[in-house]
Amino acid sequence: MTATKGLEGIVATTSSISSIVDGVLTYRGYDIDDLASNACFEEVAYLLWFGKLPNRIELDNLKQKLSEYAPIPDALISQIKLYPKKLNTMAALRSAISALALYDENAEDDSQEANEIKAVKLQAQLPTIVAAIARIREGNEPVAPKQGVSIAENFLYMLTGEEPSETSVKALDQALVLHADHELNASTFAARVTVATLSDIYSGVTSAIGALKGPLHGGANEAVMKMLSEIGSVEKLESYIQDKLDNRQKIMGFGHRVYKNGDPRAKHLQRMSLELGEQKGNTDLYEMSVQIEELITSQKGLKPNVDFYSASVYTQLGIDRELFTPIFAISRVSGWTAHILEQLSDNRIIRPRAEYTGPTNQKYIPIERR
Ligand SMILES: CC(=O)SCCNC(=O)CCNC(=O)[C@H](O)C(C)(C)COP(=O)(O)OP(=O)(O)OC[C@H]1O[C@@H](n2cnc3c(N)ncnc32)[C@H](O)[C@@H]1OP(=O)(O)O
Ligand SMILES: O=C([O-])CC(=O)C(=O)O
Repeated sequence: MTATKGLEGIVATTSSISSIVDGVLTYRGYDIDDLASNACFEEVAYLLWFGKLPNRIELDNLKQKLSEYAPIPDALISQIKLYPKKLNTMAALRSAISALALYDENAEDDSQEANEIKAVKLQAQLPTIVAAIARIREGNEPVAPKQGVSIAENFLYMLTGEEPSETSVKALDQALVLHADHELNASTFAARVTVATLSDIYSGVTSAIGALKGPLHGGANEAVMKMLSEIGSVEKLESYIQDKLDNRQKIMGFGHRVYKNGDPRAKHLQRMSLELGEQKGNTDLYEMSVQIEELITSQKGLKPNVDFYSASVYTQLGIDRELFTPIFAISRVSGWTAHILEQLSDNRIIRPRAEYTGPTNQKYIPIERR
């Protein structure tokens, strides 16, 4: 038995949800470029869950359900109020989603029908929970979700209590489309491993949130913004990056296990970053990001991944850095739950082997002789 570090190149399951072939990302066979230009996030969620684009009635029904399910239990809001004010928002989200299961009387119903409803509920409630965590940690009361608006609009509204601009809603909606699913990434794998034991969907999503939190995965978008803030201005950029490279430190938002010639989502986020900067009359963050990209690409041959330009996009939408990875989760919960449903539709426990590298032929020594 020989281990492959990080399971690189190992094909661990079949899936008909999303694919990456020759650098092209598709959801259910639709190119991400096509979806990013034309589809709204709710259509994409439907596509991931049910395998086809919804017609008008199906989309309206889904939107209605998402609105209906968006409020969260008062008891959960009371719990979130007990969290320390200084918290990691992904840790808070992980705890809150785990707790959400306690208030769902169907949490342990493992029928496909119940799980499909729970997928839609999780999609509806996760943004409400993130917005509640964000407001409560700042000492504010949560804002109740609005009925009849998109997830992107509702989330921005719940963060501030004010109507977001059309431009902001469109930008966030596109970002949600771009982040919705990504084949067998680490958090999706974690979700599938968890439910493959026939544990429940909330446990699967809780595992996934834990995996997404790490800076080598979804947490990289926050790390990118931290880096941009530390750099501060274009003049300091080159020495900052050079110093990191000389010390063999990773530059967050670059590199990818699967894409070696660039992440197809990054160009959309780059364009959005420029457009939002131009609209605000300040393209500093965009210019800094482009210069970092030039340096890293020329010196290391690494290209930006989805997390790189999303940092400047979210900042220009007025969103705090600590909410970047939770926003990733708001989108990716669609993919996680689609994968959970797929895993359970033809389940086998996921249990690989380990190549043993420890000592052998040891003999027990009584404790007084050690
Ligand atoms: C949504 C997402 O999850 S997208 C990924 C988000 N994560 C990041 O942006 C974090 C930064 N990037 C990375 O850490 C990696 O590129 C990963 C985690 C994305 C992929 O990891 P792996 O496929 O295991 O690649 P690995 O880390 O082995 O990198 C291969 C080589 O490129 C280097 N490298 C990879 N990424 C970077 C980076 N961002 N900065 C500097 N060097 C890098 C590694 O040091 C390694 O060099 P070596 O062979 O000289 O040791
Ligand atoms: O696929 C991966 O390894 C990480 C990634 O880009 C994602 O989850 O969107």
